[in-house]
Amino acid sequence: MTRQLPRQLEAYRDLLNETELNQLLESINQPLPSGLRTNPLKASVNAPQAWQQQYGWQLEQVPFCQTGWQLRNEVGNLSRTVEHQMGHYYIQDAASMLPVELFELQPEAEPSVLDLTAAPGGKTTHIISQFEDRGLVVANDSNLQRIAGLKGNIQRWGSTSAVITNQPGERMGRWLPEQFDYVLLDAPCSGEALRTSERHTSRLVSSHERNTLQQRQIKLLESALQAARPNGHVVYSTCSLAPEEDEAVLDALLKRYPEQIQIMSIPANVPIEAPGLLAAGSQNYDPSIANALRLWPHLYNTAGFFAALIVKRDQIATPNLERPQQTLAKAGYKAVTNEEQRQILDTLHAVYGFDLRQILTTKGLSLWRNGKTIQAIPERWLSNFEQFPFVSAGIQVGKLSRHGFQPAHDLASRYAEQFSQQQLTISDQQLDDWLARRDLVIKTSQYPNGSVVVVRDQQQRYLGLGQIDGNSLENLLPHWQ
Ligand SMILES: C[S@@+](CC[C@H](N)C(=O)[O-])C[C@H]1O[C@@H](n2cnc3c(N)ncnc32)[C@H](O)[C@@H]1O
Repeated sequence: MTRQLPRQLEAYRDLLNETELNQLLESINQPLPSGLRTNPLKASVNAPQAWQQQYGWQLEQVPFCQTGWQLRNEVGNLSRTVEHQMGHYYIQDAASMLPVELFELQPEAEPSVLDLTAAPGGKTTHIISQFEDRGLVVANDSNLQRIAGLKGNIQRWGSTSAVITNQPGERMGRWLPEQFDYVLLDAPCSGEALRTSERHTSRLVSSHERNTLQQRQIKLLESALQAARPNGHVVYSTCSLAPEEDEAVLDALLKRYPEQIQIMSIPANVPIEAPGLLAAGSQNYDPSIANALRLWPHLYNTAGFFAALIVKRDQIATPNLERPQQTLAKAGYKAVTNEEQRQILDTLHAVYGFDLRQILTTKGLSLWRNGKTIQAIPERWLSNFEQFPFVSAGIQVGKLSRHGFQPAHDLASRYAEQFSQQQLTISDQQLDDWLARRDLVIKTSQYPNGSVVVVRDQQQRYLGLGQIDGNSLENLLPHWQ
């Protein structure tokens, strides 16, 4: 007699043997362990050990992600720590750490990377780590409401190499053909991850919705392939295990471009066994799809996930589509003058002990002014993607007004160790108020009124910038904190 399965699992009955089906059933009722991924731009390799001691976390490394950790104990809200607010880690389910691990950085490379559907930026922050914040990362999303979250997460991560665009992903490949060494398509999907969590609730997906999603996924993947350079790598991923959104999408593109694309076997740094399906229902798929990763929830104690690494062997004929254009001047930017640049570099050096000049040179950034805001923008973006509209680019450096130059939290947070002067230490009792963005009462005669200081706690952790105003320390933490 056929046994009764939860309705959302019915479609999976024939894809697994009896033992696997039992394991799956058992796993989906287990609570999903919390996960976090550390930020190598800010956190040292020993940071997870220190957090274990400080916060009582029991951390276990994710087998396919060196910077990824799962919690073995229940510890409540992971976002309430200093380190989270300062961008030392990103809270992420372990399964979502899989796709970016499929990209391998060549030594000395300065890659150009496109994250086609990026918001809220979980995978973009991972890309930035994986590529050591080198080269250029274009993070795109068509949904303007979700762009604010993406921007906040990239700022918190401290990246200098990221540019955010707000465009329909389907067109990016025709607007920017063969421009990128790596392209991630973490596609919009039904979210049928089988194991429910706060973010993924279980629901039934109609065949009409599934079909609409599949058509969009195919169009987006075609665009991702167009945007990749010959020999470029494209990762396709979803947080759904429905074969229609996974293997079937790859199969459609393999049929369209049999000579130009190939599904690659998984790199050695991802030591997991989770092959893609060769058939589902009446559909047979291309045999190379076995190289994809179908992460069933019971395999590694994660939510369900799917990812495949595709190499673009050869050019794809791409119809020309005229790009949207916006000059920097129209977007409100003008290059800083030599005098302004000197003032910014000198203040950072003399007051904070920080050498911005060297960072501009090594990272290929130039300074631009938008009103009072000074932004360091990747020159590579300006030269290769001239006049392509963007939401934000590079890193905020500070504000310049007739009162002088004031550094930005984004810069000070990213390079906190190098901001070696103009420090103020607050007490442990003041910490919660400060992190809640409240001003503090302080007694110090160390700095003149109006000074902007680097605030640290008793453990010397960077906590943001503050401005001295009599007996008050004005809290300059940005509102996205
Ligand atoms: C699965 S989510 C991406 C999650 C993200 N990669 C992360 O790790 O944080 C899919 C995203 O695709 C975006 N999206 C949906 N349709 C799109 C389209 N046609 N072009 C670009 N982005 C699209 C959605 O707004 C959503 O943010």
